[in-house]
Amino acid sequence: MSACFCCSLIRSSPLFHDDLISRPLAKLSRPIFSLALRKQYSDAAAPRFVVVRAVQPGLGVVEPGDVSVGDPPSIDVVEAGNGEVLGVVGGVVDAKLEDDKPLAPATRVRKKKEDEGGDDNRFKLRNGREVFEEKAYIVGVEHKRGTADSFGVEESLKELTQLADTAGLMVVGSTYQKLVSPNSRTYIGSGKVAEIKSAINALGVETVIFDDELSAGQLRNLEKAFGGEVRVCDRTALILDIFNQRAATHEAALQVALAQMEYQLPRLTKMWTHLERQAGGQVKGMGEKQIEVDKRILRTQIGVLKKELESVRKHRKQYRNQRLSVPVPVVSLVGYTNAGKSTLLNQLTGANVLAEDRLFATLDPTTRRVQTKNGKEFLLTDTVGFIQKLPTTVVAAFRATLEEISESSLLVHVVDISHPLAEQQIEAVDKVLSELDVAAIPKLMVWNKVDKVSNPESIKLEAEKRDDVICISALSGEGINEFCSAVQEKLKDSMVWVEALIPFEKGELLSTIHKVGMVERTEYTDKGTLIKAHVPLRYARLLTPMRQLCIS
Ligand SMILES: Nc1nc2c(ncn2[C@@H]2O[C@H](COP(=O)(O)OP(=O)(O)OP(=O)(O)O)[C@@H](O)[C@H]2O)c(=O)[nH]1
Ligand SMILES: [Mg+2]
Repeated sequence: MSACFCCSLIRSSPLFHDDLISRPLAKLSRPIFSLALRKQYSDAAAPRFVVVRAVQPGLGVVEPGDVSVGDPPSIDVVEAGNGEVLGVVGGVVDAKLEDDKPLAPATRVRKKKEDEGGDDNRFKLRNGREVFEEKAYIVGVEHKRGTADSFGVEESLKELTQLADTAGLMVVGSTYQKLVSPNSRTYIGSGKVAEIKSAINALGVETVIFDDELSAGQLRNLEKAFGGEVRVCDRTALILDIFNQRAATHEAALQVALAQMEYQLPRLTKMWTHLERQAGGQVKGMGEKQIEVDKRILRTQIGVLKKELESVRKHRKQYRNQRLSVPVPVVSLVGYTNAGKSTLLNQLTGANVLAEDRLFATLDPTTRRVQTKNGKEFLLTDTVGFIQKLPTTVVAAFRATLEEISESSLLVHVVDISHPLAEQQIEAVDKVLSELDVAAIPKLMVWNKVDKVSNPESIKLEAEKRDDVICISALSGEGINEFCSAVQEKLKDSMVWVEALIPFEKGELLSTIHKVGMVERTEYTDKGTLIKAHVPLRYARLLTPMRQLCIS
């Protein structure tokens, strides 16, 4: 029997506890993520047994010495139903492989609920999977001082509700508090903690979600203050969980795993103090040592993930270079999540990219060729949407994907103009763009969903007054031709004016220039074809010797 290591991402709670085995298994199949090392003992012919070592708050690696740093674990993402986690024993999570055919956790939970006389019908179909809709309560803080958040606390909580809904949670209540500065122990004040505790009991809340990032200590203290029965998580964990649920490709899964691990690293503190308690305080410092071991393991995993991402990135670069050798300009769609980027790509290219009224429908970039009515072509790339308070770990993890943007000839900023917070969303997008190296790339703004606004005429008038704004409805196709012309005009701005004499034997170059550039004039002479055109910089360089020829 051989043993192989792979570290895996198991979808479950970030707040696993040693007593998890006594808690509903729904926690294991439910959204909020956890990280785990998976050790697989396998026979070449028939893999038999998987041991999952979770690395997360409240649960640690029992035999960290098992992890060989010299022989790094391979990265694998475990989908629900495949090697599903079944329980936790002394910090080790056991999972069985298919030959044992365990019940899927959701089914088990349902059975358990039915056995208990199941109180309500909270199983919902999400992304093709049946999930148990947990009851969530959301909490925000309005900062009295400091940087004025362009999103008010109520709007931000509305968005958090949408995020929770996307993650498969049912929001049953919310509250917020005005604070000069957050409480270092519990983020909110003790009165508010007591108020939320009563709401938890009254509404049967299972998860409390905070709208701002919480420290490990705050998460732990709040959980304790709420009676130890509810999970507490923050906006970042929720966003990462949505990404985890939606990651469809290997690269997206790697990026999400990396972001999750980087989120976990500073939150590992004191997760081992239960060992000291179990040992009656005789083995002082035991927890501290384990934290160090866990941190080392997590750092090793982060290193492995980064390497793997690097190689995926190289692949992508090669592919991009191939694409660049096809002389068509690249236009990238950027914008707030749910603005209509994928709908626009679908409208222009007939692509069948998932577009839906949920946050973060798109995680992976998709590129398609657009053919305009005047015979011109450009490539259109759909990208992951942005959101306010986007954690830097997420931006960093998605940098590779977003780099695609920095190599485009034009950025199209898609705005949902029917959204009451359109202006704030524009600001949030500009903020993320400023973190990416794209200042030099020309931009075009698109006000989408004009079919949805109550005052379309005044919106269109306003757009006309502004430079670089086009009104469209990606859904109905209104304004699409104007959009294509505006893209052409903008692409022209990013090109270089040349006058060159192209010899007859370079006929191929001439036809390429007709395709990628904007030719204003052609004249046939006995030495070749004289062209006056806007061409991409790359072609301007290629044409340099011929330009000299023309001048002479
Ligand atoms: N009424 C109307 N709805 C639109 C329009 N464009 C998009 N939508 C709807 O808005 C929702 C979000 O559209 P998507 O295309 O998925 O948005 P996205 O920007 O790709 O979102 P993410 O991938 O989450 O970043 C969908 O329900 C679309 O049908 C439009 O012009 N008019
Ligand atoms: Mg999309």
